[in-house]
Amino acid sequence: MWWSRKFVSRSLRLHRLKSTRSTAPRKPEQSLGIIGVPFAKGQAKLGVELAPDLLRQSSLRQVLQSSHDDLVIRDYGNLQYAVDEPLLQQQRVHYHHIRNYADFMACNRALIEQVKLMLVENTQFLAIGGDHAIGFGSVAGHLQHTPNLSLVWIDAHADINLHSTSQSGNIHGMPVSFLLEQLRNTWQHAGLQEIAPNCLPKDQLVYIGLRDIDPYEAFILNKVGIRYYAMDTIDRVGVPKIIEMTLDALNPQNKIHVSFDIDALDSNVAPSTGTAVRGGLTLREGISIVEALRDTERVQGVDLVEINPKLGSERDVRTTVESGLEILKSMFGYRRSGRWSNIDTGILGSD
Ligand SMILES: NC(=[NH2+])NCCC[C@H](N)C(=O)O
Ligand SMILES: [Mn+2]
Ligand SMILES: [Mn+2]
Repeated sequence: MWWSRKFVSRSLRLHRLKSTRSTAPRKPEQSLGIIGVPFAKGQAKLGVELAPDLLRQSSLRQVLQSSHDDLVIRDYGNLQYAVDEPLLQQQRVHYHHIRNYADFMACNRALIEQVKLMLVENTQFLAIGGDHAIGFGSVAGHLQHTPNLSLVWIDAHADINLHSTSQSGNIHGMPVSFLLEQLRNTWQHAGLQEIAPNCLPKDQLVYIGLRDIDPYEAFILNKVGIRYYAMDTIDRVGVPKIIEMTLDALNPQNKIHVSFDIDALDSNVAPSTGTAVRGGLTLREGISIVEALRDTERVQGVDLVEINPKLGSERDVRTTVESGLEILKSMFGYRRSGRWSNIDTGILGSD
């Protein structure tokens, strides 16, 4: 049908003409910096270090790009760090019962600098772990760039142990305690004032999805007065209400950091992770939550951590990676209700 084709191309041309003449201000470039952080020393199971490259091989870039075609994506590769600093060895003495303290600090120091750089060059960043120990550097770097920050920590665990309360010695169970004003003094030998002077105020932290809280962590959460929505609350009031309460709690002027531990999702959709806990969020609930956060247009930093491709069957790994990609896709633009396009190419005929 020669005429309809002609019609389509004519209206396309018309559309272009109109849009060049338009006086509407051009949208500033939206860009996303991605850093892989193959850090596995925050816990004892090898394999989490493989997640950044596995996600890339599983079409991470294409998935993000197809859900948001104006997004400029810059992949900064995987973070490198060196540990042989005498200072760290010195600090280590105070934290000897924590596994790999020096590695933790060295990696997170490098990550803080990397996050600052990515936020100078991009409007948003994504850090792919690795285990959740990288949550410290990722949020701390974000706080150095943007002091007025809110943090949503989506996880089965509170990750707020102190070196004196941790039962496991695994530092992936402690990153939040490095970030809060009220808990920093428990890390007095860590030199936090130099590497991460800005703290997160406790009223700008919200946890979602908790269901495996250590006794001392429960004490800390309640004593400090931190807002947390554990799975029992989620079951009682439902995800829409949780979203509403979360958004109400966060300062509307602040940018948001979302730290997503894949184990927040139920182990049937995220089996390949080191500390899986049953009875978690469904994939739909996870998607709903990140969509709502995204729709604030304030999300500036995101972590996706704890995917461990060495755990479970091949199918488990695929399921876990796919769930992670779904979460990221919605986080960065995908709309389940479809995208409304402005371009009327006349495909339905003229009216
Ligand atoms: N990021 C995680 N998956 N953390 C699990 C922490 C488990 C436990 N609370 C611990 O401190 O060892
Ligand atoms: Mn975690
Ligand atoms: Mn967890």
